[in-house]
Amino acid sequence: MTSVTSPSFLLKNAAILGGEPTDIRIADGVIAQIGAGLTADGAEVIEADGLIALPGLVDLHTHLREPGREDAETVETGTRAAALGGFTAVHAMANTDPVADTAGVVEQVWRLGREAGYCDVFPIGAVTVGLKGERLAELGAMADSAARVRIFSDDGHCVSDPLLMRRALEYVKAFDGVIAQHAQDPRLTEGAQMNESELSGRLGLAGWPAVAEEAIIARDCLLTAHVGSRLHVCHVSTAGSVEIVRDAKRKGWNVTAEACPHHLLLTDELAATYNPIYKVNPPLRSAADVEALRAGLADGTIDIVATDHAPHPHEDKDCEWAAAAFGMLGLETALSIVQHAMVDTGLLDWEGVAERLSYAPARIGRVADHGRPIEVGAPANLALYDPAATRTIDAAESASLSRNTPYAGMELPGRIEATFLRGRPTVLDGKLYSLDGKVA
Ligand SMILES: NC(=O)N[C@@H](CC(=O)O)C(=O)O
Ligand SMILES: [Zn+2]
Ligand SMILES: [Zn+2]
Repeated sequence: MTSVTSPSFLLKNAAILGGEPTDIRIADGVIAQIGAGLTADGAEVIEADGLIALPGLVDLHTHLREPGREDAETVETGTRAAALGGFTAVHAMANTDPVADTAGVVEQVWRLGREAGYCDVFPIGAVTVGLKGERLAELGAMADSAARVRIFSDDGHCVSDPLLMRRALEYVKAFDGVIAQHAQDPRLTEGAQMNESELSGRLGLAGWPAVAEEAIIARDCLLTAHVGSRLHVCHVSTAGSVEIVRDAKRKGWNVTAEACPHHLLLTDELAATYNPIYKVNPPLRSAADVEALRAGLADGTIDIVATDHAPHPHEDKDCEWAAAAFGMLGLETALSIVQHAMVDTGLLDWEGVAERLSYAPARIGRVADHGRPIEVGAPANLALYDPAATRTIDAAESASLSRNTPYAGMELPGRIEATFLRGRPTVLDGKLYSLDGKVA
């Protein structure tokens, strides 16, 4: 029997970023050798014919729910889902209970990630105390903590006060931080349930206008340019938002943006089912918005894909639409959705996928040891992916504690065969392995 704790692996015939098949030797946590016909005594050989080697994926937007809602997800269960999705690092959002607005809480989350060992967890710090939007949290103390926080966000809430937003943008410059904004004007979205359209009128659900997102993004781009800071826009969902970000980049402003897998595939028509599995913040938009997001992701206006993995227990989802929580799972299906929406449509190649799901998110989060090209000497954080596989999504099979995937029953392309974190497999043959090298 082979042991997955063995220190070295030889991946035979892996196609790095979809290129010509080659061999990759992993030893001592790093990529030791790349080339055709490699041999290595004592290494565990992994046949990788037909598999694409990608740098370990990095998620900039994950909700792990711990501390506080361990019935929905824990750091351990969420990072299991991440590893199965090909991720080697996730950034954990601050909207926990207690909120991650102190050095103590972010260090706790960071440590829980280390102990679980499935992927690196980089906590995001709250911008304001308790996400209340009233006064700034201890951003400097979180940045200086063991968790080395660089991304700050009140996600779930918008930092809507322009003066607070300005101060936050100014403050994080001292440690090269970034403010990740959940762009939602609260007054324009009071009681909002779905995209504002002719359909929302017909369904009798309160509408969520595109301008509620776009007005905040435009304001924040202007603010970040004014103070010379760094802005990241969470879950861009409208064509107008893509246009605003495109314009800001043209002007040379330091603005980055993310799109979520669900906004690249699903549309607001699904609200007609009244099934809250499709209820998400920001809401699913029109087919024209989906098309604009895909085009923006393809041309680099949208820098990255982030999952916004948002687990909710069934009692918060299995209820009438208006009462249900916003959010859907994303970690285990993200790469498949990106393949389906972007690669199989010819909009992105695998190098483009690596940029948007690994290199760029690591750059934005200032994470040094992730998001690096697969080359000799780099930390062995990588994933092996079978793009020719197909699988029918079964919510019950998810490693997440929650079941709220909108893709249940759908046949999706692709499957993660293996994930390596610093040379140690967290996933092998599609199965999860824990720190002790045993099937988890
Ligand atoms: N995306 C969602 O619909 N929900 C997120 C919050 C958020 O990302 O704004 C959550 O925490 O559940
Ligand atoms: Zn959000
Ligand atoms: Zn979120």
